[in-house]
Amino acid sequence: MRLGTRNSPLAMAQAVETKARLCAAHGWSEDEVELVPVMASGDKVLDRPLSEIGGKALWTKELDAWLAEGLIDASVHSAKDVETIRPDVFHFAAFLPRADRRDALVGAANIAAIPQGATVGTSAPRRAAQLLNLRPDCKVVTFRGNVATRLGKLKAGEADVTFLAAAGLERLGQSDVGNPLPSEDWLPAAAQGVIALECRADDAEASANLAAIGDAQTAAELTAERALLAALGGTCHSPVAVLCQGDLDTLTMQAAVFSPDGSERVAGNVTFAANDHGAVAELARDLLSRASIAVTEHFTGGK
Ligand SMILES: NCc1[nH]cc(CCC(=O)O)c1CC(=O)O
Repeated sequence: MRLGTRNSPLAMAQAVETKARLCAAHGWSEDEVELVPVMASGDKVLDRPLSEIGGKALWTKELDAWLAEGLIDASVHSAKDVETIRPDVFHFAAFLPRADRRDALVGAANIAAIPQGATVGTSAPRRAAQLLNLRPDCKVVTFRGNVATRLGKLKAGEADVTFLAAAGLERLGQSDVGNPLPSEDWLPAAAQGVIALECRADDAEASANLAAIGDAQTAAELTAERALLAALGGTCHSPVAVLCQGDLDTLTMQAAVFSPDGSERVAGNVTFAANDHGAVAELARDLLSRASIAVTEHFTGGK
């Protein structure tokens, strides 16, 4: 089986984990799974925020082309980076068991401990808005690049603190870096900590092989979180934070939308039957109905 992956160290770690799970589940030898690194357009331009580069599908475009053409049998994605609406020709065959979904704060013990007026490096609208909502005294500077690049910028003094996904640090063997933020104070991104495996919708063999390593609880949470993004009409550039947890029958979702400058935060939560996303769509409508134009202009679901 040929697994396509981005070539960043984090993406490669995710692909190696996927390969190990496939080999264990099917009794395959190492050489029965080939990792195929593919350079993504999002990895080429590093000096501007993604929202400015503007193009959609920055992380998936090249992998999608390789998958559609049959050069690979499956794509390994950080689920967080996959657009809400996917081409019909692809199929999410599995989501691996979710890793730590929290953001880790690097450079301070917690949000309250960030020094007054500190500079915060991030290019994620959700992280910037959520931080400014709690700490309007802070200043946000654009921070892009892979995990090592961002930690290097922090060390070089380009910012006082930054955020990184705990899952990413864990997968790179760097869980000693940073302090995970508790969900009472800070909500993560939709799909954070989840590895998504996609194949061609008409490839029954790849689909079955991948499904064997999928996790049902992760799939339930992830599809609900993506349903919220779809109902809001948000993208990965929209300031939205969401946390969904529970069991296979009942899930609880906490969600918040922000104005980019953090001055406005609209939050809500809902408990619902895991297979019924009607309540999620209702939560999305409720959040947008309570938000001002400064928030709703970043979502199409309100219109
Ligand atoms: N936007 C980049 C990205 N996409 C997924 C992860 C982390 C791994 C994950 O969420 O599974 C990261 C790095 C980060 O946010 O620090």
